[in-house]
Amino acid sequence: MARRPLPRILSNGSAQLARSRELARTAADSATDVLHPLITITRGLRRLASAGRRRWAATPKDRRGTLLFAMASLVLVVALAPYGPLLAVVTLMAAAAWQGRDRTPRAPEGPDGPQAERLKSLYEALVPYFSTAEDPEPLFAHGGDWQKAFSEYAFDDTGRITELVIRYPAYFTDGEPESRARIEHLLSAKSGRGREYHFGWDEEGNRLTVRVLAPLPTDIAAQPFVTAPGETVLGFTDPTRVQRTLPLTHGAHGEERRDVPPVVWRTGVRSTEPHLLVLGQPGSGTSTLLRSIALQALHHGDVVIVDGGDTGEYACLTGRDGVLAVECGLTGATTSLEWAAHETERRLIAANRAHQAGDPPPEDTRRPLWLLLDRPTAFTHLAAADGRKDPQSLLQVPLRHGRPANVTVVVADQLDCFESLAEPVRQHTRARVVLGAATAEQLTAVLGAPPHTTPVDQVPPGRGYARLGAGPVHRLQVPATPDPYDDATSDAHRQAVLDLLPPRTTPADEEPQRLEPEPAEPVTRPVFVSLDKASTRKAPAVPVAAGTEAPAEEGPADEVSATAASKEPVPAEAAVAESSS
Ligand SMILES: Nc1ncnc2c1ncn2[C@@H]1O[C@H](COP(=O)(O)OP(=O)(O)OP(=O)(O)O)[C@@H](O)[C@H]1O
Repeated sequence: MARRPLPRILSNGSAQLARSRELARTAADSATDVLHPLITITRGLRRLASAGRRRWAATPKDRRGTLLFAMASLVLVVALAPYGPLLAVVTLMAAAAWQGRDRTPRAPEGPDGPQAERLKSLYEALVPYFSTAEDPEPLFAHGGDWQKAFSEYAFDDTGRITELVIRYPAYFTDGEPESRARIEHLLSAKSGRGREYHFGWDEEGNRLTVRVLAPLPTDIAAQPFVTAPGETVLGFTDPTRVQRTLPLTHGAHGEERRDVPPVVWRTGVRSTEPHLLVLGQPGSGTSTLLRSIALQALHHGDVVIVDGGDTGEYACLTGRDGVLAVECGLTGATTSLEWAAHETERRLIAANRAHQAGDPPPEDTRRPLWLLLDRPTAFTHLAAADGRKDPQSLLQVPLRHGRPANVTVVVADQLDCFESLAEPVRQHTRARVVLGAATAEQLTAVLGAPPHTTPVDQVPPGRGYARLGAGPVHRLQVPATPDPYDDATSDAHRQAVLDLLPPRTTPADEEPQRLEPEPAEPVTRPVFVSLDKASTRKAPAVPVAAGTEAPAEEGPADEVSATAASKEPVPAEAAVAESSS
């Protein structure tokens, strides 16, 4: 059957639409210019008519007859006088043009007194940084002309600078981060602290643009985000660097709708940043971000949570469909992570066999598996004190080989524990988030690049910066996703989180095998038990600590199965070698 080509508007619709919009805008501008006198006269006639109406209404009824008679006489005289009608029309048009003129007061040219004073003091403060003794014609000199250096400026209602374009001499070392940082620090201090500034360095044109950034919205609560599978919303940012927006509800009760630019992190086999590291000061919202990620991950995948903080902040997820484990103890954490390492290897081997047989990857290797670790360094200290294996060491396989196996690792910890994180964690987490107050040095150390905005001292919880791989550093506000079991949580936020939780498939009191007191003996080999919820979707078996008896009602005891027992772990290196052969 012959195919008809798509109409042009559908094939290159967006370019054509943009062109049409541009044409329409130009035509409208030209028409406004041409019709400007007509518009002014019409506006004037309207004003004259309404003035006449007001006058008529204000005239007492007994005098209206006299007024009417005077007007009729005037009309008669004008009509009978030579050129009378013509002169009357010209006079009326002139009066209408005068009445219809644009009366909005013109903005004063240039800054007023205090504003000029502010700009001058800023100029003087910059002199030592932007001048040298050898410069014969310095752009910056004490007592010099600030207007030559500041080509554009804008102020807010309180008289503080909101935008400034600074020309600087070509010899200023704008390629050196230290030189930039000195200028940025000075400008943010002199222009008013407590606000966030964006600095745009145009190295080619020797221009620095300083802009005050509006605070990011803090009233966005957890909600279903419109994203594709494999996309996770970390939070929201400025519209300057992100083109895409998400339709969101916000406000105390989700009563308003708005499109907001998100920071979207892509995971899975094609991701270039398959694992995430979140760092922050205590109370900055790292657990909240993990909870937000877990709720999104549960749409398409399974989740294992390891909570070194042991504050019960993930209790709401226990027993939910897709949540394979919520571990708060060292033994449980170790067992789960051992299982996760074996599961990664199993997936790699299964996918490799399928590749070799020319089949698509098996279904049970494709469902995303998420390992979410909150404060794993707490377990590192415990394990060291107990002479046991550091659970972080078990992350090596999921981190190195997780991407093709659809295994994603998210680690959250405190900023000052950065050095205590295991080398593979620091090496393989190319997506990074820093929440809460942090110095420029800390941000650069974690993100690998300084943000283009000034960090502020006081930030709301969930505020920070995100960087995906080698991309730009984004400001970030995490959606409020509080612990619904926390008394301090507002009803609206509690309900928002509860609405996103998957149904309970395992009663909460059947879960504690993973939360039970730890056995005296360290676990060396995990035993796998298939829980109903895992087996129904052909998800991997869930680990139970060796030496811990599975409760009778937990699942078929005979499912502590030969298959599972026979799943002797294959080293990841072997699996990878096999897959590449
Ligand atoms: N994005 C956010 N919006 C609103 N409130 C938030 C946000 N993130 C965190 N909070 C609030 O801040 C408080 C601390 O959050 P959270 O427990 O997630 O921080 P944390 O970094 O994990 O702290 P800790 O290390 O002490 O557990 C909580 O009351 C939480 O509800």
